[in-house]
Parts: sequence; C-alpha cells; structure tokens
Amino acid sequence: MAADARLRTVDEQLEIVLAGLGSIDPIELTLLDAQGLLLAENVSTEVPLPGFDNSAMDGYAVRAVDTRDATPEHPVVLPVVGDVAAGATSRSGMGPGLTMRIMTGAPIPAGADGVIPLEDTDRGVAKVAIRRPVQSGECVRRAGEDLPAGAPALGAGAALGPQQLALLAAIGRDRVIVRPRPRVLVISTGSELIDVGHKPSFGEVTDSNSYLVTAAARDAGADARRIGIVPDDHSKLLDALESQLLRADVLVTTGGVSMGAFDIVKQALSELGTVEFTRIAMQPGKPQGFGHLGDRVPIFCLPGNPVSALVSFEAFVRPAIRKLLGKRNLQRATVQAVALERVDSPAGIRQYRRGVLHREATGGYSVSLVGGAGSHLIASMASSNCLVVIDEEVTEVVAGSRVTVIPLLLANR
Ligand SMILES: Nc1nc2c(c(=O)[nH]1)N[C@H]1C(S)=C(S)[C@@H](COP(=O)(O)OP(=O)(O)OC[C@H]3O[C@@H](n4cnc5c(N)ncnc54)[C@H](O)[C@@H]3O)O[C@H]1N2
Ligand code: MOO
Repeated sequence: MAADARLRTVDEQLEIVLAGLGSIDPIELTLLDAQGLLLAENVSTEVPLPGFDNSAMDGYAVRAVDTRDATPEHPVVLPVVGDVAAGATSRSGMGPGLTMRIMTGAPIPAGADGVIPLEDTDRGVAKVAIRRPVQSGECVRRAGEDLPAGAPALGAGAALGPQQLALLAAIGRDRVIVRPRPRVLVISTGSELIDVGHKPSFGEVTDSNSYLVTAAARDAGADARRIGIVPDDHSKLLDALESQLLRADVLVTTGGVSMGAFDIVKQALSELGTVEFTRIAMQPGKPQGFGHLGDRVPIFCLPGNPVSALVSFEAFVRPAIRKLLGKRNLQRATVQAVALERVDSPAGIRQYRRGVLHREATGGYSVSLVGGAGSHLIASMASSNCLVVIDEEVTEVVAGSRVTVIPLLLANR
C-alpha cells in the first residue's frame, strides 16, 4: 500500500506501460545481424544434416566383413586403392577386399560400410595392416542423422544465439525473419545542459543522461541513438520530438518532469493529452511521464536526475524494450543478498539504492551500499554493480538480514 494514495505503485505503472506497447513488424536480416533476436518464422531444412555419409575419423574405409578376423598378432592386410579427402566432389567406390585412405568429413566410398582409425593400423600407403575388426557403421556419420531433409530446424520465437546461427548457416539459410531491435531515440532536455567536450561555464551541466540512457537501451537490446540536447523551450521540444517520430519505435526524454517553473516536458506534453505525468511510489524516480506521440510511438519522460533516470529506465523502459523484442522474461533476474549495513526506507515507497554485490566463498551473496540516497550521485552510481531494492512495506533492513538485489550485468550483445 502506498503511504500517499495519490502515488501509483511501480507495478501499476509498469502494467500501464506494457499495455501501451504495440508490436513492431518483423524484418529480414542476415545471420550475424540477427544475433540475440527472436525468430519470427518457422524454419525447416531442405537439406539433410549431415549432407552425406562421411567419416568421423582419419583412417581407412573398409567393408566391415573383410576385417572380421583381424587381431593385433594377425592383422588383416588389404590393398589401399586411393585417397578420399574432405571436399571430394564425387563419390568414389571400392570393391570387396579393398580399402581407401579417408580423411575426417570425407564421403564414405560406395562399397565401404566402416572406417578404421589410423591408430589401429600400420598407416600403410600401398597396403594397410588392420589390427582389429571394424563394425559395420563404425566411424560413419550418417546423412540426415542430425536433421533429416524437410524436418523443422527452429521454431518462431527461438532466440538466435551462436548455436542457432550455426544451425541456420549449416542448413543454408543466410537470412531470417526476426523481431527487430526497437529503434530508441534519446533526448536530454534542460537549458543548463551542454554537450560533452565543451567546457561548462558556471551553472552549466554536461549532459550525461543521454549517454546513460542510450547505452542502457543498447544493453537492453535496442537500436538506440542519442538525438542530443533540447533546451527548456516548448516549441523546440515539440519540433525535436515530431521530427523524430518516423524514425522511432520508442522515444525517451530525461528532465523537465517535476514541478519547476521551467519543467517544459511536462507542460508541453501534458497539453497534447496523450502523455500522462504521474508520481510513482518509488525513490528515486518519483515523477514519470508515459504515453504516445503521433498516436503510435511510446514516449517515456524520465526524471532528469541521473540516478533517477537509470532507476526509471530499469523499472519501465528496459522491460518495454524487452517486450518489443518479443522476449518472455521482461525483468532482470534478482538475487537475495545479506545486507552488510542497515538501510532505512520510507513506508509505502519502493526504494532503489546503489550497491556493490559480493559473492561469498560460501556461494551466497552479500551487498554493501555505495553513495547515499541522493539521485545526483553519478560517481557512486558508476562504482555500483547492482540496485538494492527495499520493497514498499519494508521500512528498515537491519544489517545481516536478506535483501533483494538486481545485479546490473552487461548483456554482452
Ligand atoms: N518541488 C519539488 N521539486 C522537485 C520534486 C518535487 O516533487 N517537488 N521532485 C524532485 C525529484 S524526485 C526529481 S527526480 C527531480 C526531477 O526533475 P526533472 O525531471 O524536472 O529534472 P530537471 O529539473 O531537468 O533536472 C534535475 C537535475 O538533474 C540534472 N540533469 C538533468 N538532465 C541532465 C542530463 N541530461 N545530464 C546530467 N544531468 C542532468 C539537472 O541539472 C538537475 O540537477 O525533481 C526534484 N524536484
Ligand atoms: O525521484 Mo527523484 O528521482 O527522487 O530524485
């Protein structure tokens, strides 16, 4: 229960956000561009895997029956009538009582039904001494034993990691239809902001939020770009947003959503009537805006304080990006960790603190806080590796008790 009835909970706001997302049309991509995405078609194979019967070993192709009586003391000696290398383009053949030297992956010659590895022979060139019997089918990789021609290879919804891309390549698919990365465009608002690389005069602040949010969106799987800074000017903001509408699947702004006289994001977008500004029972990240522009493009208006922007991104934007990607798991995994210090939290508010998560020798986790609760603390945010979540109903976490932690692991796209 929120202490203040006017505050919406994080979970309620997330539900509104997720319900407000459409879907993005699937696109066709080459294999490596599709890495990490979800397949949007059922893929069957036209060819069998393996494509032909081939040898699992370097050795000699034989007819198993010809080697029946072979022992180390009395090897069977057979003539070697040729070589088959991997890449042989036509199928060779051999008669009964003969062998061919064969390489791993090379097609089994017609007439042979097994392969004796080099190590079990004298490695002869004109003739070879075979020191044990070969079973029919031994060291033969059968055509289609991995996947027969016509069989389903991957279903719609499959996540395309390295193994799945390898399968698609193996069956000859160089392009696939996938759920695309949402195009996320990021705008920082605030007349105090300047671009990185310029020396700030007194009162100016270097824009870091657009880097924070763009990087976080990329890490979440989006195709994210920073548009840059827009000053606190009603029409400049609306122009900037409108000019990006056709290029965006999601817009994200930071700043200008609290109560200030110049908080023009809130003023300008509230007037459009399609973006709602609310206060959420969370800290940081209390003021939030969410809605649609041009009736289609979801827009998140995050608070300007850098830590508030990160926490709001994690709470609302990241799950939204994952939903647009078609992922089933929208939330980051959490772990339970022993709090190494006491933390207080206001009743009815979900508090997110920055922390450093440690893995204990015993296998469990412990967590210490870094920095204070202030949402302007960029340096301590950068030295943290997790968010410590203190739920709405908890007002005190005593040192030594368990607390929920969200590790902020990089996705390694
Ligand atoms: N009277 C009240 N004041 C404030 C309230 C409130 O409820 N009543 N809420 C506070 C909370 S909580 C937050 S969070 C902030 C949200 O403010 P805005 O979204 O309007 O953000 P700004 O005022 O534009 O900026 C806040 C702060 O962050 C710095 N900032 C902004 N953008 C960037 C950027 N791109 N890169 C780096 N730093 C940025 C900005 O300079 C300010 O210091 O409102 C509180 N106030
Ligand atoms: O919500 Mo503000 O984000 O507490 O700093």
